[in-house]
Amino acid sequence: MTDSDKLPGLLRTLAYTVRAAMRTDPKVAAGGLLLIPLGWVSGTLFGLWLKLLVDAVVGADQRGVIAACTLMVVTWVGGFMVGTFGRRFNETLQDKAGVNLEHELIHVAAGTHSIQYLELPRYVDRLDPLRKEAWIVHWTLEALAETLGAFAQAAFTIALLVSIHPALALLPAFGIPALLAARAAALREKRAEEGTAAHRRRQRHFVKLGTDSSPGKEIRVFGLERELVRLSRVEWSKEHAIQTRVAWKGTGWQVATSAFFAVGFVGVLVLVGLSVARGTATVGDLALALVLARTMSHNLGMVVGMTRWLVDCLATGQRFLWLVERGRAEEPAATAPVPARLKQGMVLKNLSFGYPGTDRVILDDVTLTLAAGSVVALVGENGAGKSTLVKLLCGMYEPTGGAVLVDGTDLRELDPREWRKRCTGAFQDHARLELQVRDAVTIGDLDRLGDRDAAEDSLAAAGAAELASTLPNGLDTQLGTTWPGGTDLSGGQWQKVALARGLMRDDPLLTVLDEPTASLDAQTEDALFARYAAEARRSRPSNGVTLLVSHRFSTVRAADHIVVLGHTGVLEQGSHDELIRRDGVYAELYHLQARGYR
Ligand SMILES: Nc1ncnc2c1ncn2[C@@H]1O[C@H](COP(=O)(O)OP(=O)(O)OP(=O)(O)O)[C@@H](O)[C@H]1O
Repeated sequence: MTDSDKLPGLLRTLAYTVRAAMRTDPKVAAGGLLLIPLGWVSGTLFGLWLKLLVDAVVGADQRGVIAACTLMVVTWVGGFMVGTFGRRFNETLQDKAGVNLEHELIHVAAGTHSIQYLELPRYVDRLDPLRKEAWIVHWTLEALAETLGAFAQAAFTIALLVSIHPALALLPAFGIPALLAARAAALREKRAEEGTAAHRRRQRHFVKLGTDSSPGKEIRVFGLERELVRLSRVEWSKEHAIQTRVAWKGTGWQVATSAFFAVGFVGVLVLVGLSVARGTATVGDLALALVLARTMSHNLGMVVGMTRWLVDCLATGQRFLWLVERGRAEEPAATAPVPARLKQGMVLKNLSFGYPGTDRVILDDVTLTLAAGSVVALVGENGAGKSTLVKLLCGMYEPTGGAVLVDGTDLRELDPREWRKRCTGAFQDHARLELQVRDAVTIGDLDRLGDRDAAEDSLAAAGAAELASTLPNGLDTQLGTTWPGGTDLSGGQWQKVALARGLMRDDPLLTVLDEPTASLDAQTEDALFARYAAEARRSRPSNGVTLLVSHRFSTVRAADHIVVLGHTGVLEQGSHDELIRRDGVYAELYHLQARGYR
């Protein structure tokens, strides 16, 4: 585990969460923190009023009886009111803080410059539970208020016990093992949850495969429903075995520590009983000691329960804060300005790369020039590293060796946000944004979000000029069948929407088209790419680079420069004619595909 993988401490997480709640609504947060503990303490006052009542009854003091009863009613109503108002405050706070935290989660998960938090298993396992449990974090303040209340009640109870007999101060010591056991159990459970996250994700993946429409055809053709159930059960069993073991261990400790407390409880009764018999304590004291010792067991149970709840909330908060801090650590220190226009282009200089946490070298000492204003095609067998190269060019990962230079400046020195603003593209695993068609397209250039003309132009440029007219509400059609009036698109149509989105930015320095046309037929892809190439060569002010990744050689031949990537490095590069003349790998694959089309 590296330093950056370490979770922040519990206290730091608590401070962060309290600050976040205070920022959300300081009055409501402070109200909850104050009133809930008051509600708790009022419960213990009952024991005191009971002692007064018993002593007044034994001493035949009528005014004392009425006073004690009045105090009981006032404490009861008052305690109920402050507790209820405090909880109401907390519920209001949870609503507001919950949505804020979820927004912060989107902000940090989608805003970190590196994409590793969404791709690398050890980070995905940490992020995955957070996606479903971000709301637990906003319970922290309520858990803190309840924990403070439980502690305040326990402290008040101890003070009253000491007032009867100083030795009774020892009673809580019998409860300390239970507290420690609860804390350890909560941490063990969280660790187990993190340790089993991969099994849980896989189990849910199999359920999703069995219930989603897109894999539905293959599942039926291959008759996979029993196999999916089996695979899901295997993963569930692994997760369940670990979690059950941890839960039973916690239960064992809980029983043992409760028995230890029972010994202390009996000791209180013996001590105060003997004092009453000797005449050094009153019957009221015995009644009070009985009530307090009983509430003490309940109090400590509550202190244990509430502490556990708080630690539980904080354990989720730790992951949340870890992600926030990772996001902050990635805040760009780089400030070199992004050029308005490329003069030389982009150069990969002795670039090497392996994914963090893995030993495999994906790119090894690659040197390559993507000239300004040129259209470069990248071809190579599956897994050669084409998409990896695209991610490096977009600054989503940093090279492990060498550099990506933009007009001679290391990409790491450029502000990544400014660099991304000048990149655009479409990807093989494009997002199916379930918005209205025009928004799904124009979101590619936020300054023109919703602009109908821009949406029409981009769709036309992506070869989908007719798409809107085939949809029930034209450009206003809601995409996605799970929404009211929503429509689904074919795979090729979704791809064209993604392409149109990628064509929204007017003057990018880098356009990456990473197999965005895999669902389209060869002629459509050829026509589209010819259009991009013409567009890119049209003397754009930015003089940007266009990089096309494709497996179709008929398409890539239109590029100015073709790079054939093999495992870890460049095998060949040059124009189509040069590579054909060389009669190497490219020529062989090109002729092979050309024969296939004949
Ligand atoms: N996030 C990741 N973590 C670890 N390894 C990865 C990750 N993404 C890709 N790889 C590995 O890097 C290698 C190159 O993958 P990449 O997606 O760049 O290949 P590609 O040339 O684009 O392949 P294809 O033509 O099939 O799309 C593959 O072996 C893949 O397993």
